[in-house]
Amino acid sequence: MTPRVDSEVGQLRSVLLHRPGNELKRLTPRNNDQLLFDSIPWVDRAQEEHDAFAEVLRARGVEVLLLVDVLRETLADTRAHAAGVQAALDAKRLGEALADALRIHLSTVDAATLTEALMSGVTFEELPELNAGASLVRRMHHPHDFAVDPLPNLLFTRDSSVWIGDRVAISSLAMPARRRETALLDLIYAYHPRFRHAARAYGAHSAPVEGGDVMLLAPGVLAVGVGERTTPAGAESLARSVFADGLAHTVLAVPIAQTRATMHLDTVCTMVDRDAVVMYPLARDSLVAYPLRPNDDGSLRVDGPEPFLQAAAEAMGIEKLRVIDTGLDPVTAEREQWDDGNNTLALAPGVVVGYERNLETNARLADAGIEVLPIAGSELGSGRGGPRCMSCPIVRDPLG
Ligand SMILES: NC(=[NH2+])NCCC[C@H](N)C(=O)O
Repeated sequence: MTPRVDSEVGQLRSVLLHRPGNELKRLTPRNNDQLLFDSIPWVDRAQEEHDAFAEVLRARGVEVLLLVDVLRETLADTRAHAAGVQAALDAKRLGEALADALRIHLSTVDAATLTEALMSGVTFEELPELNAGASLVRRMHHPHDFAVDPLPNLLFTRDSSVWIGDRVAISSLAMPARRRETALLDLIYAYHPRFRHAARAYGAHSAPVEGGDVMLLAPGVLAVGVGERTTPAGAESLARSVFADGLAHTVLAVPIAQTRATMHLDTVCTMVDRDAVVMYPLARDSLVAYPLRPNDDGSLRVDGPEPFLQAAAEAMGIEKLRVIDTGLDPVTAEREQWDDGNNTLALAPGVVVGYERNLETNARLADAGIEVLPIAGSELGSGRGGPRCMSCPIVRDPLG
């Protein structure tokens, strides 16, 4: 199956997920805010919930790739292994001597051990006896401080890379807690046998764009949320890149409130059918879009702002984008938005996975003829992400 995704809702064939692992065990009440979790997840239960999520996808014929396997297979390549070691080291934190010693040590470990170190991090206490001589850094750090940071947000594979047509864009993630994810995805797409021939769109070293903000409304039409994570410069360079590669004719830049509850566009709106979105009611009338299109001479044309729904329908060439809003009562709507009610993953047109707890949202989707496959997410959701955030589609059938 050659990677290719040109819509949000075409039959899903292959997807990259991350089964949460020991990196979640690093979360404490002292570091959870900085690591972008709202509480301390019960890890075993989160894994059970995630296994059930993966099973729902497999039962619908979707191939599920797990990040831990893909990364381990990647690191079996010696060049990838060396680059992986490099990606673990922060010489500014460790000092040259300790960084060098850790480099020498990690160079000798096998791919599975390096995978674990890269995902779960390493505390000073866990550092093996390294031949670094006397280390002030080691003496002065608390044993529980991280020598290599853990990456609990790997769970949200949506954000770190995104397929647009037959190209992959590796995100440049905005928050310090997630920056190192970029390096891991970069390695996977450079060295994994399945992906190393994939063409790239946009660059990991450009201005921030996160996958949760990127929505393939229809072939050739992208919406890009601009807010807490994706910057105006990020949206602009993504647009230039997809125009240059002929992957899109219109990019809608959509400002979203810069708050925790709406960190990505997909927290307020996801597609559930080829012409329908589920949307937070407050966003329905307030979202606007700046349509970007290429001029004949290759320069960028910026229009708007216009109401989002109108701009989207026009770019998609349909009369109207149907909106299923998540409940009329503002308190319920706000609660279910927070619990990722708007963050559904489409497996096919009109078939979506959603968190079971969002009863009203799911009932409204069902009323509108959408099949909702409910999953438990009490623990998974503690990082503020739903089924769309937790999945990076790699192959979808074209919309016939
Ligand atoms: N596509 C999404 N909405 N992703 C949610 C990411 C949540 C994650 N804790 C973060 O703050 O980065």
